[in-house]
Formats: sequence, structure tokens, C-alpha cells
Amino acid sequence: MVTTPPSLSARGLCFAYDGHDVLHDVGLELPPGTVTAIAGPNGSGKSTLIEILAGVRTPRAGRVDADTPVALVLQRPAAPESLPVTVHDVVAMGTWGRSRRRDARAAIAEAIAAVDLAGFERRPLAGLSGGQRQRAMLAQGIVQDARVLLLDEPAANLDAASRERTRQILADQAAAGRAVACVSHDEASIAAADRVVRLEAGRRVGASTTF
Ligand SMILES: Nc1ncnc2c1ncn2[C@@H]1O[C@H](COP(=O)(O)OP(=O)(O)OP(=O)(O)O)[C@@H](O)[C@H]1O
Repeated sequence: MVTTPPSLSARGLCFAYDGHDVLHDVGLELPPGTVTAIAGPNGSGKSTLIEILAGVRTPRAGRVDADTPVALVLQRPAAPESLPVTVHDVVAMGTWGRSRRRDARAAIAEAIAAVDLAGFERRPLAGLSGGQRQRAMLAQGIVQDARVLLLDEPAANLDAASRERTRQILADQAAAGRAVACVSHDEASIAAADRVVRLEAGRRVGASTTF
């Protein structure tokens, strides 16, 4: 049997804020074509773990290996609220650095369509619903040339239909061959995932604590 190598693997991750340990020897693998839910109680270290996997934070010990660039879906655009940043603007940011503008244009349109925001391109983010805003940020991740997609799902403010739509979009991204990992707070999202990484007090718990 041929086993596909993971798109990203992490081993022995430890992290501390101000000398206070919050992650202890955490390992995981994100295989291509799968959605992994990162689950656990408040404060168990889910966001910190995602940020380490994305390269935003450096672990005190351990390592992350990825065979591809990694896209981190932010919850808000990194721009002042006072600027009228549009759906097109935030998605286009995900193509910065690409040399071929025509490819970038097509990719932007495709990513916007993938999150059901075709027709909303010129809308400022401030004029969208919470669910639409989250999907615009998701499109910024989708448009990136990255085979790993990481998300820190907002805890509360989305209704069940919006969360369900996000789950479908993530499943579509996995079906297209990406490795997706999403911090998930609700049982429906956790149940729908292909794999679950569960944290408690900064440690992996459950059947397998490595993969
Ligand atoms: N910037 C920070 N400075 C100091 N401590 C922090 C910081 N961010 C998080 N922590 C602490 O690290 C621990 C893990 O936090 P983290 O946000 O990773 O957990 P989480 O599982 O994502 O929580 P939640 O579900 O509430 O979002 C918590 O004890 C938290 O208080």
C-alpha cells in the first residue's frame, strides 16, 4: 500500500507565554485531501498551535515541517477598520507576490466564487454580515498558492447555516487535494471533520496523540 506523505507534520511542539507553558510535546500530521478539526476547551492551546503551524509563532521546542507554503486564514483583514477595504481587496492580498497578473485575476474570481461572494467584489467588508466577512477572509486563504490551509474558526458569532457552509467549503478544498486544519468549537464541525486533534491543557489527548 502506498501511503501519501503528510503536507505538514509537527513533532514535540512546546510553547510558553512569559515563561508559562501552554503547549507540551504536541505532534500531528496534516495529510493532503483531509480536514482536521483542532478541538478542545477554551484555553487549551488551539490558537497557539495553529499559529505555530502557520509559522507566526516560534515553538520553544519541537519542529514543523511542510512540503508547501502554508496559508493562515485571518479573522479580520490586517487593515484599519476606517479604510473601505473591499472583498476584492482582501482576496487580492492573497495573490501578492505572484508575477503573472492575469493568473492572479482568474484565481481571485475563482476564490470569490468558491465562497459564494460573486457579485460582492466591490462591497466594503464593513457592509457584510459576519458570515460573509468570514468567507471573504477564507477566500484570501484559498487564493494563496498553498497546499495547507489553516483556520481559527470564530467561536460564537456565526449561525448554524453559516458554519455548515464553511464546513462544505473546507471539504471542497480538501477534495481538491489541500490539507485543511480548522480550530473547531462546535460538535457538528468536529463530527464532520476527517480527523480530530484534541487538546486539553496544552497536551494532545485521545486515541492517537501523534497523527
Ligand atoms: N498573548 C498571550 N499572552 C499570554 N498568554 C496567552 C496569550 N495568548 C494565549 N495565552 C494563554 O495561553 C493559553 C492557550 O491559549 P490559546 O488561545 O492558544 O487557547 P485556545 O484553546 O485557542 O482558547 P479559546 O478556545 O478560548 O480560543 C491560555 O491559557 C491563554 O490564556
